[in-house]
Amino acid sequence: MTDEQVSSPAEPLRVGVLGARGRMGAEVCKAVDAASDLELVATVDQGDDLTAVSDAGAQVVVDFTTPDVVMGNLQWCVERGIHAVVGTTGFTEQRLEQVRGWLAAKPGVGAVIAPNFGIGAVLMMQFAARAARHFESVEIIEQHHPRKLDAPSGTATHTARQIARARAEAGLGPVPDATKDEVAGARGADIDGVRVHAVRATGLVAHQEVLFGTTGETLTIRHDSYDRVSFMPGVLLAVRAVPDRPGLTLGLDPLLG
Ligand SMILES: NC(=O)C1=CN([C@@H]2O[C@H](COP(=O)(O)OP(=O)(O)OC[C@H]3O[C@@H](n4cnc5c(N)ncnc54)[C@H](OP(=O)(O)O)[C@@H]3O)[C@@H](O)[C@H]2O)C=CC1
Ligand SMILES: O=C(O)C1=N[C@H](C(=O)O)C[C@H](O)C1
Repeated sequence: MTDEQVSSPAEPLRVGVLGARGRMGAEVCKAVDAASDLELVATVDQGDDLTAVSDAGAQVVVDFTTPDVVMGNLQWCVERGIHAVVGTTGFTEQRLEQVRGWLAAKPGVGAVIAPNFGIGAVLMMQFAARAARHFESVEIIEQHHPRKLDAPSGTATHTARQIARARAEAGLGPVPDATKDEVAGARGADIDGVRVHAVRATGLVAHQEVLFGTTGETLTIRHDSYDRVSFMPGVLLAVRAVPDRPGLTLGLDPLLG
């Protein structure tokens, strides 16, 4: 075998992390550092300059910041041709349309935006969407640590929308409910006709139950993240995939096969 025939290992993919000192960002930094095919080249948090990312030649950025700043970060990355993997919550349909616009102006650039990178959580959402057509009643109970800034969670909002879509496709009417709210909020938030209840308690990380009911039976689909390490396989999957996925990928489902 000549020297030319000896295949050299591919260069590691250069990754920058935004929100690097946060709960998720710090875990992502550890996971990227530990992966031999990835190189952590930039870590940016509140008060740091984003140009650290471009100066370091990052090819992919992972964003776990806050709903207030994520849109600015994402636009900055896309305009510079840097692929993005985004776990930060707060993506309304209007925001997603804006992102699609930025990506359309930069063909070849990809963004994966996922409300939940936990493989079990993705399956929980898929199972819930599948069950939805068979049950007249449904409610979502999400439970998180008390330092979470938003409610309901991005996962719960996404699950509710998927369930509402499945119900509409199946021709189901509104969820039956004769209750009068004696105290505002007692019946939770209404997302596309699905009630969502948000619980916050010390000791929790990220948990969700979807409770379905029909005559004589209920079905509960539950997922628990006990540790933020649970999100890392999904994050790394998206980091590796995004350079080959121009445009917007919503959720982890298309990457799981
Ligand atoms: N998709 C998924 O699988 C998951 C999504 N999430 C979501 O990820 C987001 C982050 O969660 P979590 O890590 O718990 O939150 P944290 O508050 O622990 O982390 C957010 C970090 O972003 C920093 N930050 C704020 N502004 C900027 C900025 N302009 N540039 C760079 N960094 C900035 C914060 O700094 P400072 O504290 O100084 O403000 C903080 O260090 C939330 O929206 C959460 O819902 C969480 C878990 C899983
Ligand atoms: O803030 C969190 O912790 C989480 N946020 C995401 C959400 O809002 O759905 C994902 C997971 O639930 C953890």
